[in-house]
Amino acid sequence: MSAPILALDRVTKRFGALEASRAVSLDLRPGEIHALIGPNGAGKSTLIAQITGALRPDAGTVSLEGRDITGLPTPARARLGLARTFQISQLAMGHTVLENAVLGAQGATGARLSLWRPILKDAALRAVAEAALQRVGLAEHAGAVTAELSHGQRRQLEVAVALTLAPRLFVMDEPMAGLGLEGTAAMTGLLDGLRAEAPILLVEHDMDAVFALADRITVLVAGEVIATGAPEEIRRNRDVRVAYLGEEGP
Ligand SMILES: Nc1ncnc2c1ncn2[C@@H]1O[C@H](COP(=O)(O)OP(=O)(O)OP(=O)(O)O)[C@@H](O)[C@H]1O
Repeated sequence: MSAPILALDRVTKRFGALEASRAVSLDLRPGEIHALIGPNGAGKSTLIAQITGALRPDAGTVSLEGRDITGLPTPARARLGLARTFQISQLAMGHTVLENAVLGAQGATGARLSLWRPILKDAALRAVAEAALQRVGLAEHAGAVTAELSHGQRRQLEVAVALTLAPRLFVMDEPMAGLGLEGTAAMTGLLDGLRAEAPILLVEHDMDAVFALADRITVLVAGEVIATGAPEEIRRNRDVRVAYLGEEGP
């Protein structure tokens, strides 16, 4: 088995008396999509925040390619290749699609983010940004103002921005949220191909997408991992069916 890109070892986070993460261990291996699912309040966002650096665990470790990053701030993690997409858009709506991608690429260099420098004149950044837009199918919209994009296209642009980091892994927070059938199909196709470039830790409520895409699924309930396995194992797992998917299963 290849060494994991990301590894969580007994990560624990408390909010007062509530244990939002209870000794959670999981890993993300090269080439895989690993979905993290669980009912509302299960602790998915809390766990993502500890992976990306927004929250510090009370106990346990987060490692990236064998390096303990538990104490590293978010920008340092991004520079190590941890790319995340957000549930709520972080895009600059008044700027063009290309400008957003270039800003992402600029962030990856660690340079101070500036909306005022003529960033589009930086040929290297621009090349990275254009390649990312091409990859997600937005090349012909490069000059469009981001606010004019459809919701699905904005989600694709978020993936393009993440791609400009030359990521070692993606952490994706509900990439299908708000997408219609067509948008979901397009995003599913995009993620399916992206796993070859960098593995994806996928938090997603759309179970059809999860079961179509995931190589492995981890089920979180009340802060605790109740099962990890291939989609078929998870579908059959009795604890999962009772606790989360409902007795009937998907
Ligand atoms: N900053 C905080 N302070 C106190 N409690 C919190 C905080 N953040 C989250 N919680 C609690 O921790 C638990 C886990 O919440 P979390 O948002 O991680 O779940 P989730 O699985 O992401 O839910 P959803 O699917 O609804 O986004 C919940 O009971 C929540 O109320």
